[in-house]
Amino acid sequence: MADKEKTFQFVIVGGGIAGVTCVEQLSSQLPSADVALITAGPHIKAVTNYKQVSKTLEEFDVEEQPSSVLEEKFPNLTVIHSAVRSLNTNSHTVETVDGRVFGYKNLCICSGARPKLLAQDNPYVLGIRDTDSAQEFQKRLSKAQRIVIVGNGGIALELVYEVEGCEVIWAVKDKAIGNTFFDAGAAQFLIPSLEAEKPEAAAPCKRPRYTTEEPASGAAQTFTADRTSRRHGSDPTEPGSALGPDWHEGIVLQGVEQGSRRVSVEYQCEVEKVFTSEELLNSPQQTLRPESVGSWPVYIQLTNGKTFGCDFVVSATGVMPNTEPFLHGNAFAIADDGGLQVDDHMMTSEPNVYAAGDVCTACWEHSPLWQQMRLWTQARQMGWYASRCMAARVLSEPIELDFCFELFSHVTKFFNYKVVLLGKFNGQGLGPDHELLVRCTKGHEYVKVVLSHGRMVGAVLIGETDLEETFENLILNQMDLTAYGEELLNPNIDIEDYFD
Ligand SMILES: Cc1cc2nc3c(=O)[nH]c(=O)nc-3n(C[C@H](O)[C@H](O)[C@H](O)COP(=O)(O)OP(=O)(O)OC[C@H]3O[C@@H](n4cnc5c(N)ncnc54)[C@H](O)[C@@H]3O)c2cc1C
Ligand SMILES: NC(=O)c1ccc[n+]([C@@H]2O[C@H](COP(=O)([O-])OP(=O)(O)OC[C@H]3O[C@@H](n4cnc5c(N)ncnc54)[C@H](O)[C@@H]3O)[C@@H](O)[C@H]2O)c1
Repeated sequence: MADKEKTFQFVIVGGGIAGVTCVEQLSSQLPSADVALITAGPHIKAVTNYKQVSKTLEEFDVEEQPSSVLEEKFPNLTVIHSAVRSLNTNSHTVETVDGRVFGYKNLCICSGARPKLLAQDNPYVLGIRDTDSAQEFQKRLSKAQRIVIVGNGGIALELVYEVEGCEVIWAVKDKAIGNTFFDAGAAQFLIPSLEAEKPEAAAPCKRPRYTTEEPASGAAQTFTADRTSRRHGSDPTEPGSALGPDWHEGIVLQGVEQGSRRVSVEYQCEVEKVFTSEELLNSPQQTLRPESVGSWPVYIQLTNGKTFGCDFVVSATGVMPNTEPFLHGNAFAIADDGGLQVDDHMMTSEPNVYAAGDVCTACWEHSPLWQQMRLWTQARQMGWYASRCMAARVLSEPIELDFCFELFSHVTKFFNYKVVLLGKFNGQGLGPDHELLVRCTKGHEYVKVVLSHGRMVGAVLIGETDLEETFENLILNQMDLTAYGEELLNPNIDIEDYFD
């Protein structure tokens, strides 16, 4: 191993949201500290237009910027563009893939996660994580007539709504769409808008005509719409633009056909196997007629017995924390989901080593209203809090778990609806001991409140409900709402005034 080039007081690994937020906060709090950011990516991801919407709700954009922007802002910062290949927690050193060795007094690992692919190294199975993979997807899609999307979470929800000009077969292992974020009621509210019109301003196009066949229970549902013009106002993205919460709005996700789009959902099924046409022909399980094999480059067999040929498969099946480079020779405690375990000071089990963002798993005793989800918002909050913890330790100051981990909150957009998720929005961990109140106006709003012992512990708000701050307060102050019963969601009562 080469000699140590330099020892920094703080080394942060990873130039994503968590790492950059950690660097910014640390360099602001300790401007004379010697800080290094080592990142594999050519750019860094910075939070811009940050807005604290309420006590816990925040909104911001994510911009991919050259690291020089950070170095100009923080003269104490050194950015090293390389990937960490190994970590030695005994000698407090990291080695990069180009053989350089750096020492650290305090290390924060913010190396993110990568797609958990259904089939590794299969050229026909794509994951989407960063700018390159999003552009690869866009390129492959532009020649595609049919794709299969596997998974029922954030990426799948975004893709089935955004992809046009290509038949989409959406395989989900659940009874309803969007299980990571929604229950069956919310899914039923969203399903008809699978062909919703794009906002006029962004996409002047004829109103979509769609037909839906009422499905027999468990049968595939098919939604067809004719679009007579392509979306305008969506300039092709600058190479390298970050995957922000609106990553797909920056690029045209258009298949080989013009204007038409067809999404069919295969419920309660998983992938049995992915075949090329040669493998399929020689497979004893193949159920397709021989003459129909060969017209597609890849075939996907589902556990419901159906086999579909397609141009490629998108594996939108979650992420795996990027821990590998740091494990060899060290004794990190790893959580069941593969993340580096961190305590309530974002410390891992290795001394002086912290972690934040998708790479870590929050193993402190969670507030009853919070759960970890690998999201920009939590990556930013963890990066910020980890830097505060590192500075507090250096300054020998006490520090408490930050308020942002008191209540889970997430603002996003699915199917062109604003979506706000609060607390135990799907009754996570509550078992049967909770009550649901729902208010739904088709095509307009879906409001679901989760009550436990008369107190609000979670909410799903779809549409412009303007209820998020009121519900956030009701959840945080744990007011007994038993007396209000279903009146709580009475649309004729202006609940904001009532509880203000
Ligand atoms: C398609 C897509 C859409 C998403 N949309 C949303 C959304 O709408 N809202 C939301 O809240 N969340 C969304 N997310 C989740 C969000 O992207 C992540 O939660 C967030 O980016 C995690 O930030 P991070 O800093 O932990 O990791 P990342 O942003 O992945 O950053 C990790 C950094 O570490 C670097 N790195 C990795 N390994 C090494 C190494 N060995 N050495 C040095 N550097 C290394 C990488 O180059 C990268 O710069 C989306 C994710 C995807 C994939
Ligand atoms: N708007 C948003 O908030 C948003 C949008 C996109 C992505 N994200 C985040 O980015 C990350 C990656 O998104 P994602 O959609 O890949 O993950 P996800 O965790 O949101 O969804 C993964 C989905 O795949 C399913 N799944 C897992 N293994 C499977 C298998 N073998 N077969 C079939 N289904 C399987 C899961 O049940 C889940 O429905 C997540 O942390 C997600 O929260 C957030």
